[in-house]
Amino acid sequence: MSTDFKSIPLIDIGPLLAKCDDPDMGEDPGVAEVVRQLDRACREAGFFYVKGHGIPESLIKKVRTSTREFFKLPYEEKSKIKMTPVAGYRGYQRVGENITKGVPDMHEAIDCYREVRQGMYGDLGKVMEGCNQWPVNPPDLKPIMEEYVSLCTELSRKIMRGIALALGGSPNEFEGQRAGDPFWVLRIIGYPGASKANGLGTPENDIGCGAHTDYGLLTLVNQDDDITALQVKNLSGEWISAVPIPGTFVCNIGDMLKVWSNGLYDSTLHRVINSCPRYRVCVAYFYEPNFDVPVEPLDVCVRRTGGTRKFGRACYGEHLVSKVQTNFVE
Ligand SMILES: N=C(N)NCCCC[C@H](N)C(=O)O
Ligand SMILES: O=C(O)CCC(=O)C(=O)O
Ligand SMILES: [Fe+2]
Repeated sequence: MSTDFKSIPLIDIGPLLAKCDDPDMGEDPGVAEVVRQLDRACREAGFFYVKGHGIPESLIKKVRTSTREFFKLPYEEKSKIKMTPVAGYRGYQRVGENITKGVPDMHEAIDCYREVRQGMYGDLGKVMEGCNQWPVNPPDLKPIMEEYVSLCTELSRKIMRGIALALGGSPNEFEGQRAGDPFWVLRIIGYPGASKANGLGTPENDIGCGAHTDYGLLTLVNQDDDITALQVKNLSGEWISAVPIPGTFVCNIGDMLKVWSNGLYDSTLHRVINSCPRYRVCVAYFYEPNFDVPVEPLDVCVRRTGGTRKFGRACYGEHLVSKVQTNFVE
C-alpha cells in the first residue's frame, strides 16, 4: 500500500548500472544504497524518478520531437495507421477513442507492442497477434522508436535486478521464466492543450487519461520538460504532481509486480490532466513479464509480509488482453 507521500523521490541509479551484471553486485556498497532507495520508493509511492540511467538525452528528446511532429499531421494522414483489433490493437487512435473506467480520455496515441507471431502463445495471444503500424511521416519516427525500445528494455532489466534485491530476492528473480523474454508496450501519446480539448476554458475538467494503474512490471515515462500534468494518488487521496525533472524518467510499478511482491509494492493509481494551453507529448515504455508466465507471490515476499498469500495466480497476457478489449469505444 502506498503512503501519504508528498513528493516523488529521485534516485541516481548510476552505481547500480555500473555493477549490474556482476554476480556479487549485492555486496557493492554503491549498489546497496541504490537498492535501499528503490525499496523505500516502491513501498512509499510506487513512483520514483531515475537519473544516471545512461540513455542519451539527445535520443530522449528526438523521441518527443518526432512524436510532436506526427501528431501535428492532419487526421487523414494519421488515420492511415488507424488502430484496429485485426492489427492486434496496434496503431493510431484519435482523441476520445481510448476510455478509462468508461470515460473517454482527452489524448491521441500510437500503441505499439512487442510483435506477436501467429500461434506464438496459442489462444491466449490471438488478440495481440500482429505487427506494429509505423507512420511514413515523420520518416525517422520508426527507427528512433525502435532504438528507444531496445535501450529502454535493457535499462528496465537492470532496474528490475535492483528491485529484485530490494525485495530480498536474488538479482535474477525477474529473469528466465518470469521476465527473461519480456513483453513490452510503447504508448506514443499526445494531450491537446486545455482550451482546445473542451473549448470552454475550464481546464480542470480535461482528463487526459483517467485514473488507472499500469499492467506489468515497470513503466518509464518520457514527458515534456515544461508541462506538469501527470498526477499520482497518495494514501489520503491527494493527487501529487510528477513535475518534470529534465534528464530523468518517471518510473512506476505495475500490477504484476504487486502480485509477485505479495503487495509489498503496490501499483499506484495515477492520471493525466493537461491544464496547460500547450500540447503535451509523452512516450511511455512499459516493461512487462513474459506474456504467458503464471504470476504468483514470490516465497521471499510472502515470508516478509506475514506468511499469507494475498493474491492468487495471475497471467500478464490475460490481464493485458482484458484491458485492451475494454479500452476502446466500439
Ligand atoms: N499499457 C498500459 N499500461 N497502458 C495504460 C493506459 C491506461 C489507460 C487505459 N484506458 C486503462 O484504462 O487502462
Ligand atoms: O502521460 C503521462 O505522463 C503518463 C501516461 C500513463 O500513465 C500511461 O500511458 O499509462
Ligand atoms: Fe499509466
